Amino acid sequence: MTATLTPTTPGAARLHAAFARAKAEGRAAFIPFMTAGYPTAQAFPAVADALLGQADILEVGIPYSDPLGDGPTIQRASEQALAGGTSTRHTLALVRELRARHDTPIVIMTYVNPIYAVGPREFMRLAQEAGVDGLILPDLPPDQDLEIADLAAEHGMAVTFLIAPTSTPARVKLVAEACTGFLYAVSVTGVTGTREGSALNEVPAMLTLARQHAKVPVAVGFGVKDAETAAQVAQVADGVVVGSAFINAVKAGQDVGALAASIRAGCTQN
Ligand SMILES: O=P(O)(O)OC[C@@H](O)[C@@H](O)c1c[nH]c2ccccc12
Repeated sequence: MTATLTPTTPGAARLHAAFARAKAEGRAAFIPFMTAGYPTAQAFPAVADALLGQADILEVGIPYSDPLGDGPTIQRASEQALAGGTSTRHTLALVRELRARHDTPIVIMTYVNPIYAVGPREFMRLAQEAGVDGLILPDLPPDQDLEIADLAAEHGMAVTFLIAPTSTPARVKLVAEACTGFLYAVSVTGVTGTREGSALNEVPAMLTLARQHAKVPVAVGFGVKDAETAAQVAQVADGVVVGSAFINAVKAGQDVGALAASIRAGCTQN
């Protein structure tokens, strides 16, 4: 993350400011994820409020029926949210409600299909109206569909693409240069979800490469589940993303706010 970074959109500026605030407090930014409409459309706002109470940035996932990058935990959350009627439009309406109560930046994680189902221009208009600051686009290769990224920028939003430990240096360069919000580095090759043991040993080398090209902050996700794993990632990353652990906590009826507070504390940089 460089000091001379010039944000390209209002959303990018708000995201960069959130990373800078966390950094000034000696932390990596804490970025919890929750599937929109989980566990139900009615109960989702209270879960999101609990996360927003601790988050530097909230990532909201649009439930989708064919989520290639998702492990079983998030797949089931998506299915449950879809069965409860949470559509793409409904997700954006839920975010709009959250933004009326919170100033914390919110990014939307979505596969491209739901964007095309609504229509890219209409999707962007609704997202901007809802106060969405950025889009995380896991299945959109930044060199193949410039329309989506251009439309997001036109509507004031930042875009984030993903790299993985298997990404070639040329790929890392391409993706890093295309990201305007932050770069999302996937800690492992595989799907989302908590894992046994530490699968985070490939992260430092990937981040060294990413930082050679990224002008934006670099967040790491996949497999972070508690304060301890967050602490490991926070030593090398600008932001820590945690998803499945919160879905599991909701499912188990645990205190999501307390788990979020403990993981946020784990994001302290030594
Ligand atoms: O669940 P995990 O392992 O904590 O990983 C975060 C992740 O869930 C969230 O960022 C996410 C949910 N669905 C995705 C699809 C692709 C990339 C990222 C995501």
